[in-house]
Amino acid sequence: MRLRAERLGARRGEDLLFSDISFDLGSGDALVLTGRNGSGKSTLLRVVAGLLPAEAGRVLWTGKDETVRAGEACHYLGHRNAMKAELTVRENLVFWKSFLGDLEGGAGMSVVEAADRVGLGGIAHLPFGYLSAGQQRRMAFAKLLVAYRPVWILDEPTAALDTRAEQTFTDLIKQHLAAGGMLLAATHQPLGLENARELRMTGFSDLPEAFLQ
Ligand SMILES: Nc1ncnc2c1ncn2[C@@H]1O[C@H](COP(=O)(O)OP(=O)(O)OP(=O)(O)O)[C@@H](O)[C@H]1O
Repeated sequence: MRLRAERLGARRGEDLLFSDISFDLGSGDALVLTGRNGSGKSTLLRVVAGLLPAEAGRVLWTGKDETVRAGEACHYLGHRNAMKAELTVRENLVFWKSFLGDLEGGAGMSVVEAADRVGLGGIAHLPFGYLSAGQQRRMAFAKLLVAYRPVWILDEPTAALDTRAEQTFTDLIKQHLAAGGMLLAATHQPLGLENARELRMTGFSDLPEAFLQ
């Protein structure tokens, strides 16, 4: 699997947020987006995940012999956790596991194992809405484990997490990369990945007017 972004540009409202961004991710690669608030990190992630249209350029997802749709190739974890508050942890994960399914070539974990891996095994019977902010984030991460996707696109994945949970997430990301997966993440906190590349988003708002024309 390869993920290639070619000369991407995106606009929100009237503003051009970035242009000419290219990168190429293959097996085991990690790219971390950094930059100040509002520089366009979330926007870039959403464009790559196919959730927002690009103003310019294109994103190519290539499987063994063919193009794959973004929704089949990646997990996208945004600021929100995409879980139903009134369903239990287990019910939410069972839903996502059957809804997403596995991309060919890999297999997601069982719901029980995924809940255990993020430290929620003991409270899988509780409604999602009862969990603390950090527990909810852990649970959102368990969603990545129950269905196989080679590319993980994560927006501020460690927000609201304690140090131990941060370490758990880092370990899970490292295992994903070691197994040939890929990571594209936006973060203000270091993720503790030794071999990650960094793409620093600067935005255009600090540039003189002449640069924008
Ligand atoms: N729907 C929208 N219409 C107009 N402008 C928008 C819209 N959504 C986002 N923006 C603007 O786009 C810019 C980039 O937002 P984005 O969320 O991509 O930044 P970010 O780098 O992820 O920021 P942060 O570090 O705060 O998460 C911001 O200035 C934001 O106000």
